[in-house]
Amino acid sequence: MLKAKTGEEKMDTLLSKSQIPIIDLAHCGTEETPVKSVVIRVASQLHKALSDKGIAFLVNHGISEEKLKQAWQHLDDFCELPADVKQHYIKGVNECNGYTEPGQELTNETDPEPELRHAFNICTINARNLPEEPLPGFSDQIAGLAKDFKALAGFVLQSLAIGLELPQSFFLENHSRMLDGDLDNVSLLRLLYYPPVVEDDNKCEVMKGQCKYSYQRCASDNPDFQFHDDIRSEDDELAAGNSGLANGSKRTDRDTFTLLAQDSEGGLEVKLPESSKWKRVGHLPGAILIISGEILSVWTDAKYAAVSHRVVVPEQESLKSHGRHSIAFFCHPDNLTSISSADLPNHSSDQENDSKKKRKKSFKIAKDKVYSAYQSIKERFKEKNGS
Ligand SMILES: O=C(O)CCC(=O)C(=O)O
Ligand SMILES: [Fe+2]
Repeated sequence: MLKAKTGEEKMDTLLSKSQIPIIDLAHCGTEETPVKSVVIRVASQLHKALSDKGIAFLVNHGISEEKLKQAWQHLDDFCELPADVKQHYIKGVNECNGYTEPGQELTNETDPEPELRHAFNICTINARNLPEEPLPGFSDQIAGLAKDFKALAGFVLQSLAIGLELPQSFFLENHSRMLDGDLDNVSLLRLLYYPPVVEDDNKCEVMKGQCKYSYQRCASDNPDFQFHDDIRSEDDELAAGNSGLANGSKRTDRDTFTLLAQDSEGGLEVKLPESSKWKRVGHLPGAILIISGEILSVWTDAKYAAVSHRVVVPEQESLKSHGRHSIAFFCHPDNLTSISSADLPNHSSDQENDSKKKRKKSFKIAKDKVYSAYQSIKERFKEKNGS
């Protein structure tokens, strides 16, 4: 029987308004031998999606929901281990692999606030620090999933190259060391768990009295926002006295792109290119969201803009009271790759040139950030290798 809509189900999202491209990867073959006609179609759909929106949902991508759910179950089991066991897997400050507990990470450098979420990073497949002994099966399943994401990223990289009229292997060759370890490439798979929102301030273990919103899971200090439409602009947030929060929590990823799976509608918002409004993405079960990152923006001379995104505490009670899981694969080029838009053929249409101009400002910011990030990776590499 059809169920009547409740107030909670009425939320408008990019997905419900058909404002987010959905790209079907069925029958695409394997990363090594992709089916040519499928790659060509995907390439043109990706090119359009990333030029217009910077994001798209990928469906029939070959990573089953079952596998994603198993990984989230493993993460839940890990989070429930006694603190002294978890301690062995804590990620050190300069390390890439390992676990960070709620409060250990900060949202960003300019206006840092603690991330109230559990995160487990895998940057090296077969990393010694995967918890096999306390959790039999964890290591094999998560390593398998990391390989699946790497293969999917490999397929996307080939499609991106074709969409930009580059040789098919152009990006793939520059991402040849994904998951070989952060000395060579800082790509990583991150399992994430955002615990349910706690209403009572005293129960907020990490930041008593200071929990605000976005990436934070305590409700009591939430700004009093109602989701009247699917949008809140930065101006709305300033008017509500939330400027620090809005700016502090927004972020673009410093990678080529991010592949993101979520287990539920849980507050993921994006700012689409040339928009100052946050929009709720919506949840398409089993789909993987691709989010264009800063490196791709620099590489494509801002043809593909890096997309700001954040996770806010959902306003619906039913969503707040559930934890949220996600899995992010951050796809980075090999550390020594130099990123230059001169690699791309230069024949943008007038329309593309217009929208490129509009993005120039955010592009400049991205470029500064990317180059400094790259510099630091290179310096660290040099230090460790004595060259
Ligand atoms: O959990 C999510 O949905 C987003 C995570 C994310 O964007 C990040 O860690 O950079
Ligand atoms: Fe991100």
